[in-house]
Amino acid sequence: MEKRKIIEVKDLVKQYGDFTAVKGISFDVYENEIFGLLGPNGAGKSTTLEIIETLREKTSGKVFVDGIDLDKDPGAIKKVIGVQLQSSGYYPGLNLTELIILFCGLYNEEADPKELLKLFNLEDKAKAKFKELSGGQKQRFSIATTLINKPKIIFLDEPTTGLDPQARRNLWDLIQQVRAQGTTVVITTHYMDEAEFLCDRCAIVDSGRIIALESPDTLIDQLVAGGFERKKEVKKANLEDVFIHMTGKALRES
Ligand SMILES: Nc1ncnc2c1ncn2[C@@H]1O[C@H](COP(=O)(O)OP(=O)(O)OP(=O)(O)O)[C@@H](O)[C@H]1O
Repeated sequence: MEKRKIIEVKDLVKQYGDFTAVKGISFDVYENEIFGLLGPNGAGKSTTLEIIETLREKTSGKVFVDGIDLDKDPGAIKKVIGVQLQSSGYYPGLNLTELIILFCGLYNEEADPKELLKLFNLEDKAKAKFKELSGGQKQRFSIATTLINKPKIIFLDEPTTGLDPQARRNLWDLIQQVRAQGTTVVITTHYMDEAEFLCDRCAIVDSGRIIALESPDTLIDQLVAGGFERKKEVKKANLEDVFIHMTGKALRES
C-alpha cells in the first residue's frame, strides 16, 4: 500500500539577510513514521522545523502538513501538530497539574492531568513546579504537553540533549510509545545512536542542503558497500553498555 505523505517540503529556502541557512531542500515525511533531521550545528535543522511548525517565515518554497498548504492556512496546521515549548513557556507559579489544565483551556481540549502525568512517569510530580524537575523529567513533561491537543504530528528538537543514559533510553521508549499510538514524530538530534535506534528514515542536512535521505540501515549498508571499514576493531559492547550494566536501567531523578 502507498504510504501517505503527512508532511511535504518542496524547494524550501530560508534567508537571514544575506545568509542562506536553508538552500532549497525537499523531503516528505510519511504518516506514523519517526523521521529524523540530522546534521552538524548550524546545518539548518531548527530553522526547517520551525518553518514547518509555522513559527518562522520561509523565504520561498512550499510546505504542506496533513494536506494543508502553509501559505493558505497556517492556523489549521497549528491544530494538527504538537510543539515543545521553550522552558520559559511554563508559567513559574503553576505546578504540573495546573499547567496541563491551562494548556487544555488554551487548546479547548479535555485531558486528565493525572492520566497524562502517569503515562509519562510523572505522577509523583503532579504538585511540583517545572523548574523543580530534573532534566529528564522536564523533557518528559514537555513531550506530554505536546500531546494535549491530540496532534497527528509532534516535533521534538534535540529532546535528549544533556540527559544521562538512563533518562535518554527512557525517553526513547516514550517516543516509541507515542508513535505506537499513531502519532508521527519528527525529531532532530546530534546523537547518531539515537537516530539509529529511533528513526525509520533520516535526512542528513549539511550547510542548508539534504545530502542523504534513507533508513539508518540503508545509509550504513551504502557506506559499507563503498568499502568503508572502521579503523578500530568493534567490540561486542561499548562504554555506554558498561555504564548501563553497572548502574542499572532505572531512572535516577526523583
Ligand atoms: N534569527 C536568525 N538570524 C540570523 N541567522 C540565523 C537565525 N537563526 C539561525 N540563524 C543561522 O542559520 C543557520 C542555521 O541555524 P539552525 O538553528 O537552523 O541550525 P541547526 O541545524 O538547528 O543547528 P544546531 O544543531 O546548532 O541547533 C546558522 O548558521 C544560524 O547561525
